[in-house]
Amino acid sequence: MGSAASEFVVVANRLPVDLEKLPDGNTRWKRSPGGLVTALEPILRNNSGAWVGWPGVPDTELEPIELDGIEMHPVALSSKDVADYYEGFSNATLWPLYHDVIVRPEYRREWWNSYVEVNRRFAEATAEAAAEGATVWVQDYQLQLVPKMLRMLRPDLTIGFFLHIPFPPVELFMQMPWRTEIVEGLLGADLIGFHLPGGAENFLFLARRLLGHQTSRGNVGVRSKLGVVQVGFRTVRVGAFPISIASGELDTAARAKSVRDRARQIRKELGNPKKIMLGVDRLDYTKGIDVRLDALHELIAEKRVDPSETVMVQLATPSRERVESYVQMRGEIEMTVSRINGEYAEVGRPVVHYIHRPIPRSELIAFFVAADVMLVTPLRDGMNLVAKEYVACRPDLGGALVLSEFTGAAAELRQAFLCNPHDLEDVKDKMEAALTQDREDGRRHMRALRRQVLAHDVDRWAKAFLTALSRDSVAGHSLMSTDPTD
Ligand SMILES: O=P(O)(O)OC[C@H]1O[C@H](O[C@H]2O[C@H](CO)[C@@H](O)[C@H](O)[C@H]2O)[C@H](O)[C@@H](O)[C@@H]1O
Ligand SMILES: Cc1cn([C@@H]2O[C@H](COP(=O)(O)OP(=O)(O)O)[C@@H](O)[C@H]2O)c(=O)[nH]c1=O
Repeated sequence: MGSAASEFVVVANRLPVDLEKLPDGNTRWKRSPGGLVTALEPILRNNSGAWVGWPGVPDTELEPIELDGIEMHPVALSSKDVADYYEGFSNATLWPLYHDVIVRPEYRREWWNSYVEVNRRFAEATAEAAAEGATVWVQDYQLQLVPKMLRMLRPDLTIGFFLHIPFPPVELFMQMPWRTEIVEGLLGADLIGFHLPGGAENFLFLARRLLGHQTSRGNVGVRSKLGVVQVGFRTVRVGAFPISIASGELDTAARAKSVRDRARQIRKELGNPKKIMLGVDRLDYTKGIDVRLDALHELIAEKRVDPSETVMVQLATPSRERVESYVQMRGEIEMTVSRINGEYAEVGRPVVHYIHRPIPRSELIAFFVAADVMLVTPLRDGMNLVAKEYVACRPDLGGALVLSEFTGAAAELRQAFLCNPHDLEDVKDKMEAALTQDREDGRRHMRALRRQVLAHDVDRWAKAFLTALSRDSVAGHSLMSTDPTD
């Protein structure tokens, strides 16, 4: 064991901050992209602990450093690791496989070898950072082998794992050439968490069918009724813990005068349209940005939306820019934006305002406050925190949420305009309904959505998972015991 001694360690592919190398040779830290960081950063900031992760730039060795009360343990990745482990196996194999093969996953042995190698490096760095008997919480699909590797290095640790993306049905997962290794890797944890019961049930089925383990049968509950896998003498538990946001903080932020003023200014800058529609996403093919653009295009062509009264703003953070499927999708989206503007914009009045760079959170909140209709149309998404953030930012009970049924968030946000992103007519109908909703109906729906989001915040998510994990370590549960979180 190393000299460092943290009682609680989060392990994720990325640190919550990326190191940025400036042109003058200096460096600075900036917030990393994505919902995993949005969710976990406040938890670790409010409870002392360590975070093991990659600092976001290749070929950079850094010493542990404390930032904002979090002890950061950087794991170095070479340019080749980034190409093979991160862009390759994580984002061109696992990401599309776990998101319903929207694009075809590529199975390459050299990428797999790099995935194994880098997972080992993360396990070793974590073994160094964790105190005797510490709790370690491993995050997401990039690190599925870490639980088993870490258990072999440090059997004294309590190990939890949480998957932030969907866990696919067995028919898809069985494509994976290294399927046994991945399931065995995950089973190194004491508790494996998914957003939804469906993911947990898919995993239990695989553990039984693929590895022949004894498992519990029957449904898994939400934050209750965990499933169980018997791995030799060890009992691994499996549950559904839908992630959320710091909803109280966002609610307060959205009420601030400065934010409301900025929201009014945004509307003015957009030419004071009657309706503002908003999309906020990493530029990812899973997010269905093309779907909402196509729907808008057809609604205008069919004269169901008047482009002189309605604008759409699409904020798109750059993501995984060297992965071929992302390069291709970016080209297609930018072409569609140009086509819509080419056909329907007036000079100085685009119909679609498209921004391809990260937007700071304070500005994002003002956009949420300004938007009459929020468009969240992924073809598949583990959760989608943006949908919850929009709701939290509407204490005025204004606005409407169009939400894909294929997001984890749809399981909780039932009062949204739910749509099937594979059915363009349905998306168009729901967009039109959201644009023309009756004010009182809208307020009623938003009140119900807010009740859900404010009651189930990210602290509750972390507490539910970590409570189940700690009971796990002391109670020695078996196949007979399935309900620890009541
Ligand atoms: O690190 P990147 O490759 O730049 O990607 C950013 C993150 O994207 C994914 O986020 C997921 O987690 C969210 C929170 O649970 C969830 O709401 C969303 O549906 C997921 O897509 C990815 O899972 C993270 O590991 C990445 O850091
Ligand atoms: C575009 C944009 C987004 N954010 C923040 O990023 C996360 C996104 O989380 P979500 O679960 O919706 O999806 P992924 O994890 O990316 O798959 C959310 O907290 C956004 O507010 C941001 O800060 N800046 C941006 O420009």
